[in-house]
Amino acid sequence: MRIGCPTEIKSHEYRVGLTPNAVREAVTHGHQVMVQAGAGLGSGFTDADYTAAGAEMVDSAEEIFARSEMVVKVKEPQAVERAQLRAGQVLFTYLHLAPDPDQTRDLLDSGVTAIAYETVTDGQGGLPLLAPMSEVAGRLAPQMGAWALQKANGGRGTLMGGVPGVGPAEVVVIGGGVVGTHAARVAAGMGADVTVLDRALPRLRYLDDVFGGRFKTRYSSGGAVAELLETADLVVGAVLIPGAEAPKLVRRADLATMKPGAVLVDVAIDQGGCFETSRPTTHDDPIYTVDGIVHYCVANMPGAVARTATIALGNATLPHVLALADKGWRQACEDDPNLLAGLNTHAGHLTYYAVGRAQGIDVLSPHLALKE
Ligand SMILES: NC(=O)C1=CN([C@@H]2O[C@H](COP(=O)(O)OP(=O)(O)OC[C@H]3O[C@@H](n4cnc5c(N)ncnc54)[C@H](O)[C@@H]3O)[C@@H](O)[C@H]2O)C=CC1
Ligand SMILES: CC(=O)C(=O)O
Ligand SMILES: [Mg+2]
Repeated sequence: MRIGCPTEIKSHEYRVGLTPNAVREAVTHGHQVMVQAGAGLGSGFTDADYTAAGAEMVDSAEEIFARSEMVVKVKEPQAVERAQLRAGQVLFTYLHLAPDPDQTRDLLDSGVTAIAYETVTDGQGGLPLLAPMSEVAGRLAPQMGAWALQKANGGRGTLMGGVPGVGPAEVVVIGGGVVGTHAARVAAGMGADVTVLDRALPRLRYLDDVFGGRFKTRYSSGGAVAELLETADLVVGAVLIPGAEAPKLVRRADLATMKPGAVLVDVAIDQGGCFETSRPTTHDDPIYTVDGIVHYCVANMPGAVARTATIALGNATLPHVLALADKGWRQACEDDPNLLAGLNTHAGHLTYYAVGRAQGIDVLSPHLALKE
């Protein structure tokens, strides 16, 4: 198969869809791999690294999109990229379609077969291609929150760990999945007083068993969120209903109950955000203030630590890239229901129910799409 990997063009996105090691494996499997010149530089991989791995370096993204049977990326395709996708081509990348009707329409119009990293499943109810980036974003969230808490950034001027004689920051993490667990671990490591909320009692039991003593757990009711907001210095939004738009757990009116200069870090922003006042921001201009509360809502947080993130993502995507290339998308998805769970669009059909519900679009069952 001809596999192509263009340079990411989202603002300050330094990750790349294929590492040189991934290229080497694909080439060993008999595939032809094209990489856009310079695509790996932001992650510390030179063109020479890719050439040594067997890639053909290609000057333009246009040529990659035109010649590839499968395009492997990191972020959702931007408008200029979407215009180059076509029926019969496979796109393997993050999509986050539920809150993004423009992208959904363009992918459907193009006819492309789009498989979303974030909805590929594993046998244990996990999201193995989202998890590595959730680990990264989760660990970054307290770091960014601590920065936003500084006075010069509009924050309250609270130090995460406090000092002897002055108490630590209160950190509330809503959602105790992968992002939430990693955020809580790092915030606790910085010395903050951390509470994690989740709606899944088994998850709270697990967190209590493993981390009891390092942070507290609470069942995520509206009342518990409201109570904790009043004293929070930093709130991390880390909820997910897979593939669906994030539920809004903090409303604008709630901001008035918070301490002026408190910070909201909405990691769930790529699924629309779990705070009503969240809107996507970029690494260029990451924060804004509403009613005295600082918001950090960068939708591609792992791009900030591209070297770590690219390698972590590549470790998770490689087996699927190889399966798609070796067998073709139909056979690969027929053989692996967890990969089929990643299918979001095919030949002009939407094939993911949570996106259909979010946008009021009819959905073709992914199993039927295999026959199209
Ligand atoms: N902004 C960024 O750069 C990045 C964003 N993300 C996003 O972070 C979000 C979280 O991802 P993961 O941690 O991997 O998901 P996950 O599935 O591991 O965890 C989500 C947790 O939210 C819980 N939850 C659902 N509804 C809730 C509610 N009402 N109250 C409290 N908890 C609730 C679930 O029970 C689950 O434990 C996703 O939207 C993901 O796309 C992930 C990586 C990077
Ligand atoms: C998960 C995601 O959207 C990211 O890593 O940017
Ligand atoms: Mg994102």
